[in-house]
Amino acid sequence: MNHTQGSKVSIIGAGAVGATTAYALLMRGSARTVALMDINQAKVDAEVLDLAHGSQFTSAASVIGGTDAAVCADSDIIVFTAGAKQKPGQTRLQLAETTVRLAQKVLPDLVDVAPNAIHVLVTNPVDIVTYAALKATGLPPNQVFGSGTVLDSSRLRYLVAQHTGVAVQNVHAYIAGEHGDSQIPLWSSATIGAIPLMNWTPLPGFPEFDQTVRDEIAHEVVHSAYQIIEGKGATNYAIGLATARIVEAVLGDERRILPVSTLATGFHGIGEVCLSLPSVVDRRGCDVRLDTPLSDQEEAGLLSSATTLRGMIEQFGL
Ligand SMILES: O=P(O)(O)OC[C@H]1O[C@](O)(COP(=O)(O)O)[C@@H](O)[C@@H]1O
Repeated sequence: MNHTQGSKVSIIGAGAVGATTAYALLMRGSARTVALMDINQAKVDAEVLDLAHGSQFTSAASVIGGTDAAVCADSDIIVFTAGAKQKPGQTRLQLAETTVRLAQKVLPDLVDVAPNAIHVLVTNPVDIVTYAALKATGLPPNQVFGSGTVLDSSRLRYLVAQHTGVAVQNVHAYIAGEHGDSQIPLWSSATIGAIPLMNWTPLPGFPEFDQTVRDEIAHEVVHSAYQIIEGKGATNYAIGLATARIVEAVLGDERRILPVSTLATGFHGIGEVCLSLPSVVDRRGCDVRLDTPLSDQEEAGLLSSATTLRGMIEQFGL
């Protein structure tokens, strides 16, 4: 049986990320039913209609939408992309607080209508929203995880591919920790094909891949979102594709390794935080993290990222 048969994916939030994720799911034939839910009736109806008008050109799937949680009934996966809009004068922290409260309000109703759904949180600050979602739903940790650094890792792989002149699919490298400024590139375990990236010999016509290049790439991965937001107000395509890929790993029971954000209890004695590490994603969601070897510097960076996240959790009183 094709894993998409009978599968239903609901997306909460019909903004740029939610609508683009729906589009990616339809384009890739990832699910049989895609449901969109948003508080804005006119917006959700318009997005559903626009997506449905393209049905002739995608594999068989239906698109439905509404403002009530009922539209998400019996979902296999719920993707949370809804967020508060930034008000004039509002700080990033205040915005984050409003978003966390929104997730806490909406999620229990979704658990009522789809108790077995796997929840994939995408809204930023994603590690904090994922932690809040775990608490608000009371679901087991395998059933609730965040898109985490899947997107950052794809940005990293793209840049490494550009600098080394190989296909991006042959670059195997992860960003771990916070989906945010304290994230850590795991250079010590990165490979191109089977070759450790730290031992990479440049291909003819391509420059050295040294510490300076690595630092420039790591800086660009962290800052590229700011650059995109400056240019067009939001990032949507790459996160939409990354989320579709996560959804497929769940629906297809793929046991795919992805750096999603999961609950780490007592992480190096830090207490409970949600952060990203390369992990196994399957039909149960995600409850196995790989024991990825870390250099001393990476371990220290990850620890500091976890401390940053724990501080945010405490700030929000979660
Ligand atoms: O470089 P290799 O070993 O040929 O692997 C290529 C494969 O790795 C992938 O890029 C997945 O890589 P990861 O396991 O690092 O996520 C596939 O998309 C691709 O088919």
